[in-house]
Amino acid sequence: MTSQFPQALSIAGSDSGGGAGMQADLKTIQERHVFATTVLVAITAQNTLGVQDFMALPTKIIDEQFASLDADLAIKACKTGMLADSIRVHNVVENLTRYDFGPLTVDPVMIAKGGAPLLAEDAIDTVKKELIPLATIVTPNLPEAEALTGLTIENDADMQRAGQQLQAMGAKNVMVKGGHEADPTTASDFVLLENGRSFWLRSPRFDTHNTHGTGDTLSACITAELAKGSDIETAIRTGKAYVSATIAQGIKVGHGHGPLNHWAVVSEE
Ligand SMILES: Nc1ncnc2c1ncn2[C@@H]1O[C@H](COP(=O)(O)OP(=O)(O)OP(=O)(O)O)[C@@H](O)[C@H]1O
Ligand SMILES: Cc1ncc(COP(=O)(O)O)c(N)n1
Repeated sequence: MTSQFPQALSIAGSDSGGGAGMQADLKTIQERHVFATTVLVAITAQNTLGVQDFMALPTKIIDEQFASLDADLAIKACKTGMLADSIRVHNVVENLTRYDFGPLTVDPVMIAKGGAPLLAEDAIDTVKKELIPLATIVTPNLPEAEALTGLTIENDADMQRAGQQLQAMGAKNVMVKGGHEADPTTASDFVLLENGRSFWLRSPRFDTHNTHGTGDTLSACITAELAKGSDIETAIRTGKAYVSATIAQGIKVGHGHGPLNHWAVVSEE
């Protein structure tokens, strides 16, 4: 039998504005030449100006989406994004335990760029206790890393400390993203690998408001590369190079925090 084309799964919320969430995941996975599949957990009414409303889906249809994929597809890597509340986090964990969809990237989405909550506060504990222990890699931004660890993150040493705590919670690999840092020239992310190695990934900080969906794009790229069989360090480095290119080669869409350019060409390829 011929081997199956690489397939990856996004378990996330829909952004009607097309810039973040499941839409960013689909565009990214497609651009990385991997077949994208989805389990939709919530729907947002959203644009580049903010989140106007959202609705979480019943767990029955979430279960059914997982079962449909398992019955037919050969998913080699998956990621989580917006999971809405504790009931859905627990439900997704149950499904991820039931089925083997390969390495798991956990993007612990909590608050949208405009400030709207995408995860109920009481779900943070469920993410810590149930989801993070399943993660091949967890990719929090600074506010998410603070919420998960209880630390106040003000400098590089704090980011490293947060990475170590997240690994102690059970995530094999950790990438603490510095997109929200105050540094005007550099966007620095701290990576801590399962084998104990750690390093910083740095890129120029681009002066733009069009950064809607950066975290989704990074984590979806890592997931796509893992689905192709890349090792974790290569997947992370490719993710950083891709998200940097999508910011640097920006496009103008909408009137607020605009989306990224998912067609961007990654120079080192
Ligand atoms: N202005 C920028 N210029 C260059 N890189 C950036 C910029 N903003 C964010 N990044 C990079 O984008 C990636 C995502 O980081 P960020 O901290 O923005 O994630 P996030 O807040 O989860 O994103 P989002 O919630 O918008 O999806 C990181 O690699 C970060 O360094
Ligand atoms: C459905 C969904 N998932 C994730 C995000 C995070 O992206 P951002 O922080 O850029 O708003 C979002 N806004 N909407």
